[in-house]
Amino acid sequence: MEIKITPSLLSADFANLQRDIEAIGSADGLHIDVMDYHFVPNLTLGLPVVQSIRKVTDQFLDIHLMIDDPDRWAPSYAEAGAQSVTFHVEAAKAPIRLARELRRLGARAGLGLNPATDIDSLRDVLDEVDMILIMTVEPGFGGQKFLDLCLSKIERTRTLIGDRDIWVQVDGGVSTETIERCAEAGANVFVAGSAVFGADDPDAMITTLREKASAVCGSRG
Ligand SMILES: O=C(CO)[C@@H](O)[C@H](O)COP(=O)(O)O
Repeated sequence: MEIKITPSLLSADFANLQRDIEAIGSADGLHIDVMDYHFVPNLTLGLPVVQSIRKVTDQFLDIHLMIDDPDRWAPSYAEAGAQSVTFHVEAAKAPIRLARELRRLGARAGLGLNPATDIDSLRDVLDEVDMILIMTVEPGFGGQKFLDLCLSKIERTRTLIGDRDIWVQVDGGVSTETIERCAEAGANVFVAGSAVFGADDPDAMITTLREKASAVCGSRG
């Protein structure tokens, strides 16, 4: 499965978003963390900023909603031109209906899971989504330490997916130190915030991360 590196703009300079987006031209998408200070203890940005980002880039927009009531808000992000919209299963009232609505609007539907949320009870939802996002830190902040305990969930998720065409995204603490273990476990989409924007050359770091993950996937066959 194709490897994708999607840097998290949470670690970009919010006063210079366009400049930082242009500095990561080799990214496979822009991961945009929407936080509402309810679902997570942090507040970031919302729909108006995503609409403005849409105007200045053709990049694949990968929206990660860490908000209460995604049933109400998620469709607007698809309407704003985001190619992928992920909502959390812990927050959604009707995940299947919401996933179908996102797909109807032309976006890929992603289902997010916090570290303590089990994947096994979600097997019946798999046919409704295009991506499973596995949080590998508690959601809310960049720069946290990768939680190794999430590796077995990545493996179980890949096993449950079987031959369906569903991406497995990992988010939190992904770096040159951890990306290979995530790829070995079965992830193919990698969110990296501080690793990319904290590097001297963010674009070169994307290439390094992609090479490391691809080497593992190549050997996995
Ligand atoms: O969703 C989140 C945090 O809740 C992530 O997208 C972080 O922004 C990743 O940052 P790093 O752990 O890579 O610094």
